[in-house]
Amino acid sequence: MKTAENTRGTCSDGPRKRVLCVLCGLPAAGKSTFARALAHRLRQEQGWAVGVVAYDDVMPDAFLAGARARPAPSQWKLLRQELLKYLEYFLMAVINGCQMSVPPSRTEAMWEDFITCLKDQDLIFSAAYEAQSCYLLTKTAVSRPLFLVLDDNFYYQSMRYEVYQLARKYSLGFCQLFLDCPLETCLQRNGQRPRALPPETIHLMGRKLEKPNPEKNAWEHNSLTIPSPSCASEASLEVTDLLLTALENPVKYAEDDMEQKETDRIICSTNVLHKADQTLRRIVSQTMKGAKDEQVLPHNLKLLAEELNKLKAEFLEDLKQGNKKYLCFQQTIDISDVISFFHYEKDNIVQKYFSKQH
Ligand SMILES: Nc1ncnc2c1ncn2[C@@H]1O[C@H](COP(=O)(O)OP(=O)(O)OP(=O)(O)O)[C@@H](O)[C@H]1O
Repeated sequence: MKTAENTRGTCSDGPRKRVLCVLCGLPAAGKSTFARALAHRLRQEQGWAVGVVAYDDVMPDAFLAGARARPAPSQWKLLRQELLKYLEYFLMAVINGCQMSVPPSRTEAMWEDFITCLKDQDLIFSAAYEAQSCYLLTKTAVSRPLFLVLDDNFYYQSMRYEVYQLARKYSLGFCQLFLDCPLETCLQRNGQRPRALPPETIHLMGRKLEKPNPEKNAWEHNSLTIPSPSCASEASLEVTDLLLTALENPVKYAEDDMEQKETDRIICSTNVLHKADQTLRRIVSQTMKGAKDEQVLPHNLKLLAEELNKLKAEFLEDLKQGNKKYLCFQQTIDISDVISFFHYEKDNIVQKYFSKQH
């Protein structure tokens, strides 16, 4: 039988318990507000070490200066993967019980923000060692169950899958909390924020959002939908249950061997470039057909076709060059990601021509 001490996870023997938790939902759904309240509650009630990594806080400020300054989705993907790498450095330090090393290649501003984020939550501190500064883990980080919350929109399943892969690589617990907030409420809350996003961004994300689907994806089985704007505390028992389940059931690599082998097989047997070429070609022709149906003016149709073909050529060239932005942790190309990015950028172009029309 578990003792209270064990349940709280503060025992000194036995494997350390660590969980990666993905928070997803539309902009202004209340994720950051929820994450702060959850972290406070878990520290107080469970005595866990909690680190909330809010992507908006950690991504370089320059990118957040305004919607126009935001990088393209493909750049976001690179930055998100870089941030996961930082997280991996932290996790390796926790797992090996050593100091946290500094990634040799990094985006300095993002790394600094990441370090500040961990320091502010009492997970690491700076120390001088042989005249060199280094980052050491705090007692809290090494002696308690560690619960890391990743706070971003995570609107594509593939974005969340990268976090799952990290959990699997280090046999960590994994769970997802989806803040299900009506679009209208998000738009309203967003409008009241000092740095409001353009409403179209929220509309677009609302259309793109791939909710966690545990029935379809076995790896998403540890997910909970929290209807918002209901008060976070209403869901607190269910949330704690989910987290405890994740804590007690780390993702096992062996369990997923079949899935992994199948994924590897598909990747090996598919000529990625050929497949991408066919798929992007189809998307462009469907988009052009849609534009004709919408009676976009012939001159604009021509420009739209040019832009879409240029975009397609750029994507294919990137793939041909083996551009690292399409490589996930296991250094494989995720074709569905390529297509998702293409859709995203294509939609931005299409919107421009459709709005010219009206
Ligand atoms: N349950 C709630 N009821 C009413 N207002 C809320 C609630 N939760 C958050 N808000 C308000 O909504 C706004 C957005 O909240 P928050 O920053 O937590 O959203 P978010 O999902 O993290 O947004 P983003 O993804 O853009 O960072 C804030 O002004 C916040 O005060």
